[in-house]
Amino acid sequence: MITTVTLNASIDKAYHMTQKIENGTVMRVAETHNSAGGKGLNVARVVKLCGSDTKAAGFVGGYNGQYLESLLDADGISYEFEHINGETRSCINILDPGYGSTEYLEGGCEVTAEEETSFLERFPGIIRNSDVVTISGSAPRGMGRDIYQKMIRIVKKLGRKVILDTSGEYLKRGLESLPTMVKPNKDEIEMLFDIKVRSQEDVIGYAQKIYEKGIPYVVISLGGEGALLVCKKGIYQGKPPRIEVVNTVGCGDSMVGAFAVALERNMEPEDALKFAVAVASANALSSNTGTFDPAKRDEISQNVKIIKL
Ligand SMILES: Nc1ncnc2c1ncn2[C@@H]1O[C@H](COP(=O)(O)OP(=O)(O)OP(=O)(O)O)[C@@H](O)[C@H]1O
Ligand SMILES: O=P(O)(O)OC[C@@]1(O)O[C@H](CO)[C@@H](O)[C@@H]1O
Repeated sequence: MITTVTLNASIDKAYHMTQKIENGTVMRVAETHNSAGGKGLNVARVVKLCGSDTKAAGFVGGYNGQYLESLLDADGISYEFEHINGETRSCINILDPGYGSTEYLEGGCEVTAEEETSFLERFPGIIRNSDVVTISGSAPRGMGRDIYQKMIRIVKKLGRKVILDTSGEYLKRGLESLPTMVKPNKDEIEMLFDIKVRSQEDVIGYAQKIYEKGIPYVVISLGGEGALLVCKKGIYQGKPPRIEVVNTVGCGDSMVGAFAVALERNMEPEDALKFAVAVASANALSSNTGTFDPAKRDEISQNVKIIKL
């Protein structure tokens, strides 16, 4: 069982446009797709599609919160949310033939200290039957910067594996609790170390720095270039084949979902990397976020190159 945590859940609205966006004009949307979003909920859908049991946790509130639960019911994903007074946010992804994808992300509502405490008290019970816990995305307003640090400590105390996928101060503080795996992208590495990454050697160097803190699996996702994995067995690069990208939103979440499944199944690191790159790249072929066609994943998987560096 894999529990995916999304503190800043969202109703994700994908607007499919047939014409290029022209700023300052009226644009009509050709098709809208609403999904239960916020990174961890994309992770949950991917875990389910990979054939593992999953449960979603985090905060939801208001009418959007009720709608989000109904979307998860339709997806067949179970959940155990903390219900809060604030209204769950919406995030918009505009897909047009000119710019590709443009995202508008709301900050999220306020979570009170009482709501945060209540969630933390319930958290050990929520994850008690989980082998792996994923913690993804931003946190809503009002939450302590050390929230992920506290949650990782709880997961590790129970002897479970935990993947952290976040950015900024939440990533910095979260790393101090030594999660089993982290998956920053290039931007997140630059923010974390306050540097500019200029080459693959730079990326490997910073990934090693994180590994040396005591984090067993460090994955750096590199978009169309695939991903790097630093672990006890060595350093690996996973390269996807060139594909006709449709929508890359949720690719990072798909990678986290696939790695959670790989950790649950105790896969060898190089097999895990191949699996995760194939799942994430297959997500880029789907117009909807956090989903993929298993046949396309299998096709891509045959052409993913795993290189030991
Ligand atoms: N253009 C692409 N072509 C092929 N595969 C891609 C492409 N973009 C992303 N992917 C796949 O998705 C994985 C994760 O992508 P990326 O590095 O963009 O994650 P991310 O920045 O965390 O994404 P997000 O935050 O939007 O979810 C890559 O390692 C790769 O396997
Ligand atoms: O504000 P966060 O939590 O960092 O990111 C939110 C978000 O952009 O991430 C997902 C794509 O990765 C979308 O489902 C969602 O809208």
